[in-house]
Amino acid sequence: MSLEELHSIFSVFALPIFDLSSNILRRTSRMADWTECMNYGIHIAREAREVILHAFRIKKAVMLKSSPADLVTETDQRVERMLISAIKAKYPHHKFIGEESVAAGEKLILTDSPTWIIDPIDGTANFVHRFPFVAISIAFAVNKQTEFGIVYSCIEDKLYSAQRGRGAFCNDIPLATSGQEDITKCLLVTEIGAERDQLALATMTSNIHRLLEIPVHGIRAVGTAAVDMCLISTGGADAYYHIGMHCWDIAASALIVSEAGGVVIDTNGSEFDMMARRVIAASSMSVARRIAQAIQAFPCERDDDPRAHPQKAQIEHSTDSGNDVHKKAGGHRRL
Ligand SMILES: O=P(O)(O)OC(CO)CO
Ligand SMILES: [Mg+2]
Ligand SMILES: [Mg+2]
Repeated sequence: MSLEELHSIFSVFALPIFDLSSNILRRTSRMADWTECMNYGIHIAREAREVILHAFRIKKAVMLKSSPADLVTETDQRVERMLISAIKAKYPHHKFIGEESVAAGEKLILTDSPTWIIDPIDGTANFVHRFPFVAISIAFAVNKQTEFGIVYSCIEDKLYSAQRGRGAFCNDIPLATSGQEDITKCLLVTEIGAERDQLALATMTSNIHRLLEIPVHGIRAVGTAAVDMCLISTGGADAYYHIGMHCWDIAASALIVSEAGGVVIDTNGSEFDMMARRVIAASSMSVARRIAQAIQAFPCERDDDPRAHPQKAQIEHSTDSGNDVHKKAGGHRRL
């Protein structure tokens, strides 16, 4: 067979085959599969839970951040370091937004790069008091879109997870929201956040008043936004709302709620934006919109506003069964 004949056969058959495979390659890179990363995230969350369970039972050194109710412990910091160093060792090019790294002065910037958004202990006040709801929250975003979310409710040993487009699970059991459409039949969840200024307190209490007046069946607060929102994904509650949480509190559970068939919107009724610090997660759009109509927001800086998160002088404060010892040490104040 001459070279020319070979060439004509190649151009008829080989080129379409090459085109087909390059199309598949292009499509695969558009729909990158982050399952391996998610499984690794679950693996390290299980290891971090052991650290939290051990520390849960013993005396803790507690420090203050933005307010007398915004607590942090050495375990929060240790667990965040542990998670980030484990991820860096496996995925050296990935980026991070971690609650305690930001508190320590790191910039909060969400780029298009693969980014792990970490709350090492969601529910630190619960952790300090041994109120048994504390969670590890890990979201993973690419092109600013959350690809998977992991919320590990450590004491209950409930591991919630969701991957975009693939459903939500708790300990491998598929989740579904209640689907409730009638606000008067809803059990709501919210949080009493760490804000203690007059405007935030007045808005928060008047929002509770307005919702109870509708009336709704009840309003609960578990002490961890991540678990609160996961309760919507199980159908155990019908809607969650809050103003003032950060991206690390809600990014993972927002995907878990959506993947369980719920809706997640801004408290002003617009599209959810994990940096805006306003969220309604609900069993149905009609319930979400009714809550948006009833509540008011107080102004709070976006998470990605460069003026947000100024490094706070932390206060060391050591607690042991209510006997608090204040001392200043190296720029920290301990409880
Ligand atoms: O304990 P953390 O991480 O500060 O989070 C709180 C936010 O107030 C509960 O979700
Ligand atoms: Mg938190
Ligand atoms: Mg936290």
